[in-house]
Amino acid sequence: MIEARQLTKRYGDKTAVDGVSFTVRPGAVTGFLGPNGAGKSTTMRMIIGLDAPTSGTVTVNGRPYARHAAPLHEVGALLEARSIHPGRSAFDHLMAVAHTHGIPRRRVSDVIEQTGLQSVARKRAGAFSLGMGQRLGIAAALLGDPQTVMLDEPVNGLDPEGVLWIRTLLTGLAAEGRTVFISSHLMSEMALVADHLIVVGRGRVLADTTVQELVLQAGGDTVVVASADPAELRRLLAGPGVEITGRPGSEQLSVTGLSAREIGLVAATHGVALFELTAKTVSLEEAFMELTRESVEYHSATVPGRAA
Ligand SMILES: Nc1ncnc2c1ncn2[C@@H]1O[C@H](COP(=O)(O)OP(=O)(O)OP(=O)(O)O)[C@@H](O)[C@H]1O
Repeated sequence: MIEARQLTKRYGDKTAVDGVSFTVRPGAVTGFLGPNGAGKSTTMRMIIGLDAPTSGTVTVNGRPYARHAAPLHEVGALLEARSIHPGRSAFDHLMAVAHTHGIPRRRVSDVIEQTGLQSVARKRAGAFSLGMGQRLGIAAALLGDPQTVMLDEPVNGLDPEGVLWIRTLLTGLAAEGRTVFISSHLMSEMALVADHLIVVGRGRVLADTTVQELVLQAGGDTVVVASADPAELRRLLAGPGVEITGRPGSEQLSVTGLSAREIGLVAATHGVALFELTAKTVSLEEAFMELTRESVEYHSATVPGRAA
């Protein structure tokens, strides 16, 4: 369990993390999303004590990271800046980490197997591909058999087989009851793997919700329906939990709270002809863009010929 309370980090007059509060619970994969510069890495660094908060607190399993007697058993983390001696083999790197943290030698073989590094374990880490380096970072994070696993952009550099592997790994760790906290810019991947999402923008929490809720809030359950008699259809569809909007004089209505199937059946039962019946699907990517539009720090230049 990770608990942040009013967590704030300032660098000079730049507020990287601005009064953030959230709880990352065990037994689930929680995705940490936000545009570039939103404060994700800074938050993750504070979680494992690599940066000190300007104010506020963050605890792991009830205590600040540094106050744990064996922190690698509490949190296994992969952050962007890795410090692996390029001349050392993966095996030697993991042995060195295990040795300095009192972790038994057999864990090294366990994590090498778990991360699929067997065939390259004796090779120099400096010669590793991005994907292999990523696997080695994850192996080091898992070495202490931690209750909480925190990975910054774990999918970076992985090929499709690697992406599938990490998906299975993360959901497996959560199923074992561990706390899994991962940041990523790959929305399609997050939609597949995350049970819960924390979205930040300009150092603040914008959403703390499930993938489904976020998509729903972005209009993911809207059905567009056009008919010859929109006023009559509006009357027929009205009910608890149903919201209907439409421009005066337009044949088209936007309906939330009913499925396309339900609307089609009501219209057919009452002999109202429909010209259009479209369930509007919103991807997590679209929901994310909508939510963070105001918070994007680094906008791309407008593509010529396209509206901004
Ligand atoms: N050591 C530092 N000194 C000054 N400013 C910093 C420092 N570290 C981060 N920042 C600033 O704090 C803000 C948050 O940065 P952070 O790296 O946490 O964002 P992020 O969400 O991880 O971004 P990305 O998705 O690009 O990795 C940015 O504006 C960044 O420039």
